Amino acid sequence: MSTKPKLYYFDGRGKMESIRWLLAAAGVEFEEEFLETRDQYEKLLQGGSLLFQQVPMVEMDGMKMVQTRAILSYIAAKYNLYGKDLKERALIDMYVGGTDDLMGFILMFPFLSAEDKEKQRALIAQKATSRYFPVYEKVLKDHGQDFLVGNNFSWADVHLLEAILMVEEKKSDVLSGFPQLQAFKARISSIPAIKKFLEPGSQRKPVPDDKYVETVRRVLRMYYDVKAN
Ligand SMILES: N[C@@H](CCC(=O)N[C@@H](CS)C(=O)NCC(=O)O)C(=O)O
Repeated sequence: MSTKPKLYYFDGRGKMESIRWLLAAAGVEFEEEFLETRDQYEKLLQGGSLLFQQVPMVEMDGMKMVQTRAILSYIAAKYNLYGKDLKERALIDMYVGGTDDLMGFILMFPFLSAEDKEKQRALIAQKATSRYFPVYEKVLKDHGQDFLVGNNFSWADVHLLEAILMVEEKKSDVLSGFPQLQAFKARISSIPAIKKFLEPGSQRKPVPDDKYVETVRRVLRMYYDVKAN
């Protein structure tokens, strides 16, 4: 039996992408089963492995884990990416929570109408530059260290780099007013495990395309319109 974690999701970013990032940052190899058909999803449902009838699901260490946040916390703790004490852990949770809120605006993007996409693109850039990036810029400037928390590489750094790259895909010059974040991006991107994940051919997923949207809609029977928030 394989001891590698096995990820069950679509062949695209969605809620699984941060899990891929964190495993890659921890240097953990993983396997994936991509949901392409309704049948596959229903088999998982019938097998009882989707506790709340939702993916992502990750089989790891004898568990069938669901709930993205729980999966990420487990990986962060297991691979020493979750701070050295409870206070560092709380800070990491706060930063990851903020970054996650920013990513939420991007996650829904592929499912929007063309008109809503343009509004959402502006909103993403506005939220990034006026609410989220200034926080991290100040944290890095104030403590002058390489990483967000405790002078050690953590889940907070991995999550922020993922978000920066996602926002840049929507607005390429979004870091222009954030010198600390520009340096942070270069620094974290050059960590060997991250560098490898950023190279072509890794398990990192591309910007979601129409095929991805169609597959998600078909498998989940998602027939309603998604509206911008
Ligand atoms: N709180 C859950 C939400 C998971 C979720 O919404 N998954 C979607 C796919 S991205 C799903 O399986 N939807 C099917 C459904 O809710 O019936 C998590 O963070 O993992």
